Amino acid sequence: MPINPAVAVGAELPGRDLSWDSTDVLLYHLALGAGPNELSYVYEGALRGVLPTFATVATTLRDTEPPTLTMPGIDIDLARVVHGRQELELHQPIPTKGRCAARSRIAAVYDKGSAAVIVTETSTELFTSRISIFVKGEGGFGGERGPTARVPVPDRAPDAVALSPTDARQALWYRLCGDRNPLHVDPAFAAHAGFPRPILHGLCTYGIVAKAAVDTLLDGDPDRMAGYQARFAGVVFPGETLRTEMWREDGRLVLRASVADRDDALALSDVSITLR
Ligand SMILES: CCCCCCC[C@@H](O)CC(=O)SCCNC(=O)CCNC(=O)[C@H](O)C(C)(C)COP(=O)(O)OP(=O)(O)OC[C@H]1O[C@@H](n2cnc3c(N)ncnc32)[C@H](O)[C@@H]1OP(=O)(O)O
Repeated sequence: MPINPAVAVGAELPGRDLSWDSTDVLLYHLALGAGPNELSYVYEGALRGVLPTFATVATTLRDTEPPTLTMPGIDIDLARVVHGRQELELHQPIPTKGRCAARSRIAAVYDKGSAAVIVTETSTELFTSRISIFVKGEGGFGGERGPTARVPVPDRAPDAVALSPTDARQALWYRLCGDRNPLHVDPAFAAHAGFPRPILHGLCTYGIVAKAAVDTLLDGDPDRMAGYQARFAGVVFPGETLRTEMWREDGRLVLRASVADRDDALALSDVSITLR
């Protein structure tokens, strides 16, 4: 069986020693589409901080091989998975240059009927990251269905809306931050996985939406983010424009992101950013 929850759940994954410097941070900001008029993202002399979603690439920065889903109790073809949800808890602002140790484990395996969801958790002194991988066709093993983390948007017009155009080359840049999944570059692999063409990394969309919130409602100060969760509700193709709607609530922002040039097809749902 490709997933054996009895072996998988709780299993420790190899630890990693992470290190990064301003080159990695600037490359990450560029990979989210930061441009020449945004010196606080692209110039070390003007940086106001590191977008905390950098945590999602800090663990894989130097990877040059595609990610694998071969872990204790799990052996799955990469073509069958998409990133389903992402959660970050930010214990401290991320420094421009840093070093820390990361420990990872398989936190849960859920049975969604037609699909399985595998949750891995990575902890460091700076952040905790939870990745949910959605595995098509691997449900039905009699496991727990797991929680449904819903974040409803308020029943009123958004307090702010931002448009973020992506570039046709966005995924080609983003993959250099350590996710070399061919799904994002190779048309043949994308077709094999059931997509008409390569799709954008979910974590690229996740970072773009965080940047939109920081720029629009947080005065450009990335260190105000204390936590961030989102569900990847639909695919984004490189070159499309994201529309991020934002609502202020007590101690947090609630967001929703859609593809403006594809009838506002939902891209990120159940999104919240908790604030310091
Ligand atoms: C370890 C390292 C590994 C690295 C892996 C590789 C990482 C990257 O390279 C890969 C990527 O970046 S992929 C790009 C980003 N992701 C996407 O584009 C996915 C977009 N979403 C979809 O296609 C569908 O929503 C889809 C397909 C996700 C779900 O749609 P449906 O099948 O229609 O599901 P639905 O009927 O709505 O729901 C069934 C049950 O599943 C739960 N669920 C739905 N979407 C979920 C999601 N995104 N994440 C987690 N759970 C999800 C539903 O809640 C439901 O369960 P329940 O009834 O218990 O609530």
